Amino acid sequence: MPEIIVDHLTHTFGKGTPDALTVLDDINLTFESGSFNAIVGTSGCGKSTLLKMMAGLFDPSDGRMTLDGDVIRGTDRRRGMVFQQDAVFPWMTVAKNISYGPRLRGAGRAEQREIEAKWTEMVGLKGFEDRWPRELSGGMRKRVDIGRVYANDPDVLLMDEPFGALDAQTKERMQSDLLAAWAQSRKTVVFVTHDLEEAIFLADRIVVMSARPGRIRHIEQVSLPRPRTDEMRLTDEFIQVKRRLWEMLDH
Ligand SMILES: Nc1ncnc2c1ncn2[C@@H]1O[C@H](COP(=O)(O)OP(=O)(O)OP(=O)(O)O)[C@@H](O)[C@H]1O
Repeated sequence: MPEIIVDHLTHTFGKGTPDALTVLDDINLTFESGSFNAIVGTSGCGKSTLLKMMAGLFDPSDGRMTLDGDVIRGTDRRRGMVFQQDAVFPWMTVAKNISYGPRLRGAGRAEQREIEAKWTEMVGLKGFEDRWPRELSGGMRKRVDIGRVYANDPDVLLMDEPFGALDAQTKERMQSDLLAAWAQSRKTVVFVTHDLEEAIFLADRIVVMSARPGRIRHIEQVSLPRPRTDEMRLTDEFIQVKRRLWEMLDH
């Protein structure tokens, strides 16, 4: 099963140079298969760096990460990443954006159609299959991004503040829709955000990082039942968790 283990990971940008900057220091974590994990921490504590290394965009200077026991090295379709900025191709329709990965892998037309139909529906874009990205709102483009990553059927979904640029209402809707899609697929998710409410609403487990160099300060188990509903955001339990986490962050 797709379990990620981060084992004594330390990362120094420019290691061995006068400008060396250690951003992550001895990180040890296990992300269990099928779990929804969030990473929070103040700006610059190394959240994105950790996630990018999980994606295989670059290697840690010390320590290692494994997915099901295999050392993570380089990008791989088992690990899909969604960034804050849109990564949609403006010259492809919604459907073609979504089936881009399978098409690259040589999927036949029938399989592409099936994947397009499934994922446009799952991400709430049914009826928009033939639209161009320029005709979509920011939230809809984000849905295309997520659909495209899901269409590759990764084991692990790595999300770096994917909803950071959206307005509050759209963000809440996107969070609920993401949970609905996740409930069906149960992929292992690692979701980076600086928004505590977002982390609590989405995750089973929240990793709180301290800054400079980034270390694990605390791991919070979120016991809110699933499916999560918007009303839960107003419960005492939710607010207590938010206060506890807020007090832990470096302000
Ligand atoms: N390629 C790089 N070369 C040198 N330093 C880098 C590089 N990428 C990031 N850094 C530095 O590493 C530190 C951590 O950056 P990172 O983007 O991982 O933080 P973050 O916690 O995701 O922050 P934010 O919430 O603001 O996105 C910062 O001080 C940043 O300037």
